[in-house]
Amino acid sequence: MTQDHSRHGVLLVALGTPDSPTPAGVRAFLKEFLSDPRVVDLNPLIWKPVLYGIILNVRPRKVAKAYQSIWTENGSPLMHISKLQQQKLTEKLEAMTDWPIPVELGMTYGNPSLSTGLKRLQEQNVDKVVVLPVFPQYSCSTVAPVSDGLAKAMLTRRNVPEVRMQKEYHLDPDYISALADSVRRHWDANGRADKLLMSFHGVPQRYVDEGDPYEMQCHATGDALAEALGLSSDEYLVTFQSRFGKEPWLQPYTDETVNSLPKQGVKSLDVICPAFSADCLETLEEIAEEVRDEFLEAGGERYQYIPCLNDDDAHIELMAKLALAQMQGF
Ligand SMILES: C=CC1=C(C)c2cc3[nH]c(cc4nc(cc5[nH]c(cc1n2)c(C)c5CCC(=O)O)C(CCC(=O)O)=C4C)c(C)c3C=C
Ligand SMILES: [Fe+2]
Ligand SMILES: [Fe+2]
Repeated sequence: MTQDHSRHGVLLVALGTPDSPTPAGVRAFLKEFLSDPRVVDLNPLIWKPVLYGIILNVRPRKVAKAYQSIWTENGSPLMHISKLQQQKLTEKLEAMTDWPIPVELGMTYGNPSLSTGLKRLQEQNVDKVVVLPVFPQYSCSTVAPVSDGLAKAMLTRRNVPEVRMQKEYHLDPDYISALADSVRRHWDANGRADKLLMSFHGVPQRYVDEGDPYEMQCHATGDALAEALGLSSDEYLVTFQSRFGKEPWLQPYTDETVNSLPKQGVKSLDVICPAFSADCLETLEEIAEEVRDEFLEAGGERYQYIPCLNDDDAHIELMAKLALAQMQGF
C-alpha cells in the first residue's frame, strides 16, 4: 500500500542531557528534570526546599565530574548518539518510502526541547507528527512527561498538528532480536560469562504500586531476550539501577546484586542495559565503570559491558518500522 507522506514528520525523543559537563550546565539540567512532578512527585512544599536548598547546591559538582569522565570531542554521548540516530533514521525512511520525511530531535529536558523539535517540523510543513520516544518500556517518569511536554508546547500554537505517539515497544520482535543479536556479537568476540545481567533504570516502587506498568514490561523484555538467546532462568538476572533518594525503588538493586554474586560463585558477568536506547551517563559511568569496580572488588574476575543499540542498523530499522506503522494510522 502506498501512502502520501508529504505532511508527515517524526519527532525523535530522548530524555536529554546537560549542554556542558560543568556544575552550571548540570545544575540547569537537573533543575528542569527534577522539578517535573512526573519524575519526583513529592509534595512541592517539601520537595522544593530540598531541591533548591540541598540537591542543586551539592549534586551538580559531583555529577559534573562524572559527566566529564564520559564526555567526548562530540559532546555528551547521549546527544551525539541521538544525532546519529536522527540522521540514519532520516536516510532509512527516505530509502523505504522514496520520499524525504523530516526527522527532528526533541529532548524531554534540556536542548533541543520538545517545543523546538516540533517547531522545526512545522517549519518543514509537517502537519502529521509521529512522536517516537526511545523508551522501549513505558514509565510514568519517562513517557508521560513527553505527552505533557507536547501538550504544553502546543498550548501557544494557533495551528496544532495531528500527533500520534509510540507509547512503548518492550516486546516488539525486532527490538528483542536487535538486543539478542548484540549479545551474540559480544559472545562471539569475547566469549560468554557465567551470567547475563540485564540492568534496567529503576523507578520508585510506589509508582509501580500506583499503576506504572514499567516493572512488568522490564521483566517481559528480560524474559523475551533470555528466550531469544536460549538462556535458562539461572543464566540471567534482571535488576534495577540508578536509585535516587530515600524511598524504596524497584528491586533487586543492580549494585547490591553485583556485590553479592562473587560470593555465590559467579565470577564473570556480561551486562546489558535494555531500557537505554543510547549510551549515556547511566550506562557508561555507572554500569561500565562504577558497578564494574564493585564487582571486581567483591571478588569478581571478569565484567564486560555490552553497549546499547545506539545507531546499529537493526535499531534504526526498528525505529523506521515503528514510525511508518504510526503513519499508517493517520
Ligand atoms: C529522580 C528520579 C528519577 C527517575 C524516576 C528516573 C527515571 C528514569 N531515567 C531514565 C533514563 C535516564 N536517566 C538519566 C539520568 C538521570 N536520572 C535521574 C533521576 C531519575 N531518573 C537523574 C538525577 C539523572 C541525572 C544524573 C544524576 O544526577 O545522577 C539518563 C542519562 C542522561 C545523560 O545525560 O547521559 C537517562 C538516559 C529512565 C529510562 C527512567 C525510568 C524508566
Ligand atoms: Fe534517570
Ligand atoms: Fe546514575
